[in-house]
Amino acid sequence: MDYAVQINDVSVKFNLARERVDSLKEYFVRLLKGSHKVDEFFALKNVSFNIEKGDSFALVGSNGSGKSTMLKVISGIYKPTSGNLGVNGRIAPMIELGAGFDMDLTARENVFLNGAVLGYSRDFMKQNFNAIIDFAELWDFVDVPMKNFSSGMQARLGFSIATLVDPDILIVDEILSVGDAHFRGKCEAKMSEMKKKGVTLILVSHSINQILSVCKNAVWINKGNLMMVGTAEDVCNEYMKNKDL
Ligand SMILES: Nc1ncnc2c1ncn2[C@@H]1O[C@H](COP(=O)(O)OP(=O)(O)OP(=O)(O)O)[C@@H](O)[C@H]1O
Repeated sequence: MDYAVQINDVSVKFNLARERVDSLKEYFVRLLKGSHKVDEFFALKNVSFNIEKGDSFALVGSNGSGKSTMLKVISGIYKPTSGNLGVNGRIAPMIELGAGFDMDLTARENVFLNGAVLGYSRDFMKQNFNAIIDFAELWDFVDVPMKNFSSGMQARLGFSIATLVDPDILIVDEILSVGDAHFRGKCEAKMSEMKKKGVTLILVSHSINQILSVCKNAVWINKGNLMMVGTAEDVCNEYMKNKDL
């Protein structure tokens, strides 16, 4: 089997401060005295699954179940606390609104910044610039600082950049929920065009309808635990039956 992503026994632990520390000085004093208490929290616990090349794969689960954390592990933003993963191909992550943008910079500047972060040359981004702004329909705002953009406008730019740089693996996290109906339609058309070209698609969405129309397979994660892997239909059915877990 040819895999795009292999997740082997991955856990991610966060340390959560147990009490509020109001200043940096107090934080260091407590740290030196060893009195700064933290709770360990596992956002993912021993999760394993594979995503085949060319698959369209969804992550489902309720709020806080660990879906975005898993996308960040796959994109290399977080390192697993234990376990390991294999990623086969060039990834374009489209994660969390604005995560990759500098809000003080304009849309134009952010296209080049994002391109550089994704490892593309300035020339390559120049060649693709018009197509990116065309797809996002943002010509009227191209020289406006992104802090003045709505979440839908940010999502449009993020999606355009991630899809136009021609990735092998496209990661889409919830952006479709903030786009309007017109843009959502465009995104879904773009994703099916990319699927036809053999791009592996990994999607997080709270819309079961959208998952069923876009994805073949899925994984259900609940409170950091893997509950089920299978066809999108089977996994969504099981998730909907047990979503109050
Ligand atoms: N950097 C962090 N530090 C501490 N805890 C974190 C961090 N990132 C995520 N968490 C916690 O890990 C858990 C999983 O979060 P995650 O964002 O992966 O959930 P999610 O399934 O994507 O949720 P949603 O559907 O609400 O987007 C949550 O309880 C969250 O509070």
